[in-house]
Amino acid sequence: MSEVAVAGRRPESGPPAFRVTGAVVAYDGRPVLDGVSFEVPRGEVLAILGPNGSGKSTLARAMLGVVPLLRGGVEVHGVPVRRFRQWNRIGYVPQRLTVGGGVPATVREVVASGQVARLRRLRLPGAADRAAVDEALATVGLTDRARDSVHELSGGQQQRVLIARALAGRPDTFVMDEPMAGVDAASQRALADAVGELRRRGHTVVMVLHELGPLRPLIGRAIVLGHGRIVRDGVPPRLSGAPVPEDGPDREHVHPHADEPPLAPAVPSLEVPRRD
Ligand SMILES: Nc1ncnc2c1ncn2[C@@H]1O[C@H](COP(=O)(O)OP(=O)(O)OP(=O)(O)O)[C@@H](O)[C@H]1O
Repeated sequence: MSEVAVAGRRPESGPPAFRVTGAVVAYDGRPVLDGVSFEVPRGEVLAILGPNGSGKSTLARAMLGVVPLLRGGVEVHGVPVRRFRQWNRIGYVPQRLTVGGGVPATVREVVASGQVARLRRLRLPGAADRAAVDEALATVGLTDRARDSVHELSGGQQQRVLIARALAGRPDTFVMDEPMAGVDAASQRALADAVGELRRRGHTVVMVLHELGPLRPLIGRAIVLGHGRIVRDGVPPRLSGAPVPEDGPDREHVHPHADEPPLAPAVPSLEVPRRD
């Protein structure tokens, strides 16, 4: 049976999940994205690659409307991002967990916080919501850590918590900002399994990556950024046999993030439910 039949829908139907047109973003007058245009059809698993500082994270955030465009536009599922309201369809996985040091949140609580967009109508979580949290925990292999504090987990496990949090809202479109950065081998496998499951379900997944690594077989298309522009767009280079561009990323290395700038204030922050 084909994946499409399993998923019960046609990934290519309807407007693209994202349409980015001539996007220009500048920080302090310095262009970081310099006229970027592309579409992400529904059901595509897309990697955004490029060297440090090439604008990958900025592009991911611009696609969610949390970084303002100087010029150009972004549409999400056919709607200009400023007018887009179906945020429960979008699962955003930031670069790292930003729970304050003193907040004693359990893994389960953080994962359940991913349902905030769904539960806005002042109703308490029901059995289906709890089941979605269970399923999300199982998908990333953290069922047995559900009651632990997130602060006890390794960086890789915390990354899995972030993915589970995005899954818990049952979105159909994911934007993940370097989900593999600094992640141990076991967590990398768990994350790759989770992305494989999203792909089987026909979901759209956009991932900022430094290297394809274990995700390589799942990536249908890779966009390579260089100096704020798209320098390559196609199937991942080593699968197609195409030459790697000179100014493309160094795929064998995961670069450190020590000098990373602070997140823009508009980036959605993690809401952690209080523990009684
Ligand atoms: N909020 C900000 N304010 C000012 N400059 C920023 C901001 N965010 C990013 N930059 C700068 O914009 C450029 C692109 O950053 P961005 O994080 O988008 O690149 P990246 O390709 O994701 O890099 P990395 O691989 O290091 O994460 C960098 O020079 C960065 O220092």
